Amino acid sequence: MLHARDIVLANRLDGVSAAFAPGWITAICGPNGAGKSSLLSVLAGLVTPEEGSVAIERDAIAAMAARQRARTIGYLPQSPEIAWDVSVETLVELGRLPWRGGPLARRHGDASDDAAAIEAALDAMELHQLRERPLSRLSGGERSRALMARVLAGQPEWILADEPLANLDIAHQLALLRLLRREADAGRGIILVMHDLSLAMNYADEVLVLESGRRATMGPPRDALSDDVVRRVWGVDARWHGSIPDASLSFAALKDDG
Ligand SMILES: Nc1ncnc2c1ncn2[C@@H]1O[C@H](COP(=O)(O)OP(=O)(O)OP(=O)(O)O)[C@@H](O)[C@H]1O
Repeated sequence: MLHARDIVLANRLDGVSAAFAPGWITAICGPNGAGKSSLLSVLAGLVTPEEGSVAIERDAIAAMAARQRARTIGYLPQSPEIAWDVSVETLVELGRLPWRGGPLARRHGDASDDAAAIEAALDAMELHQLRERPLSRLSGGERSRALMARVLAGQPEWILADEPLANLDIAHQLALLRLLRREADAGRGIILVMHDLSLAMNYADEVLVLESGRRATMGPPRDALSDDVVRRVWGVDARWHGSIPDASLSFAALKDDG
């Protein structure tokens, strides 16, 4: 389990506690400014909270060496900055950096492991045709897929992604969610910041709802995104119409009647 305990971050998070399970997809939802990105960066160990702690099982992430943390947690920020205009393939290769060198490299990260992980990530994000293309010549969605491929190439135990679906067309959104489901089934913990409540309802195992820096609720999607919660937290009058058998997505799952 990944435990966040009583996280306080000035004006951003106000005593948030939550436990995230490996093998599950957990969605973090909430209005703009609720603290979703802030919480994700604290969970990833990139921002140190003023109070509270984050631990994976008994290991405090603040005490982990940078390399160990990078092997354990793959983090996709909301608006990643890319310093160099490298090719897609080079970007994805950078995802293997935590496995190069260091005492565990022989056991976990020889060259053939690197190559296999890179090919699998390019494959998963359908990037083979674009592998030599510089990032500056990609569309927004292609760039997002390349950045996700970098995370996948690192084969982390936990994937923490901030709005990974935002730039993707619906087919690629569903493909990524199916892929993340397979990663979860393989035992990885998946934590996604998501705005699309229909997708969270359809694909998450658990939903954490944040409101003004606090935990509003956490639980199975039908409870955490109940009509009452959506009305109270988002101020939207919405109805869940249930999932449609054999459909990848129930389009009108959450309908605003306002
Ligand atoms: N680096 C920062 N320093 C101080 N305050 C920040 C910083 N980043 C964000 N904030 C503020 O903290 C609050 C939470 O921001 P955060 O980005 O975590 O929200 P969010 O739920 O991810 O929002 P969104 O849905 O708009 O992406 C907001 O009021 C925001 O203005």
